[in-house]
Amino acid sequence: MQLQIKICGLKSKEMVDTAINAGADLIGFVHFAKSPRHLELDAIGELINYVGARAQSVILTVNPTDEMISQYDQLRPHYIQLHGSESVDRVNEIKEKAHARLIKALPVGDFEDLAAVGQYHPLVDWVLLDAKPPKDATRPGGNGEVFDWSILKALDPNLRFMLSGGLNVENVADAVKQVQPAAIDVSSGVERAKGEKDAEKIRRFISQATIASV
Ligand SMILES: O=C(O)c1ccccc1N[C@@H]1O[C@H](COP(=O)(O)O)[C@@H](O)[C@H]1O
Repeated sequence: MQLQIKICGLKSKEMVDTAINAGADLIGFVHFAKSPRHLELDAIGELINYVGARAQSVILTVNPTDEMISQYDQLRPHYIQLHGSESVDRVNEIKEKAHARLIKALPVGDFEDLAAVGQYHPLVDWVLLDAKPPKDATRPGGNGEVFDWSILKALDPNLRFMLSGGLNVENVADAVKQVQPAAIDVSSGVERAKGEKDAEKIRRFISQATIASV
């Protein structure tokens, strides 16, 4: 199956067009106030409408309340990305409430962390494997941190996942060839400054990933 590419943390129509025209399959909008990529819900709604059916739209959130889930549903994203410490029970509750499909981010730092992959994988549409945030981090993702991809060799090779964590124009081809993920996700690696996307980096990232995947 063709590699799916998600570009996350977009804040403008111009960058949405850049990502979609370059071949992005999923477009992520961050709803987390501590992030330099944070957008208010009205801005996210406008961008989701702008994406339309050209790509799959994603709202990224961290430990959302029930009220937040219903607010997201009203914006009709294709996916909600849970990037906090949501338990298996909480993911099940959200699954019952939300109309959108779910992506669950899981931090990977060592082999023990892979146990969670087996628990969450049957519940959601994608598990997204990300690096653990640094100790002093103010957010659980979007930190440009890479983890040791060789840990993933211990996963069932039939298990489909999305790889993220510090991917960028320089390392994405190696990541795609070595890890062979079904999908990849990037945020800080295609920015010129924190929270400011770079059109040329987005184009080069998608081109490098696509070439490496065939
Ligand atoms: O991007 C953010 O600011 C963010 C905030 C809170 C949770 C997750 C966030 N980003 C996601 O983290 C991964 C890895 O990002 P990076 O490529 O290493 O910068 C990715 O899924 C982002 O969407």
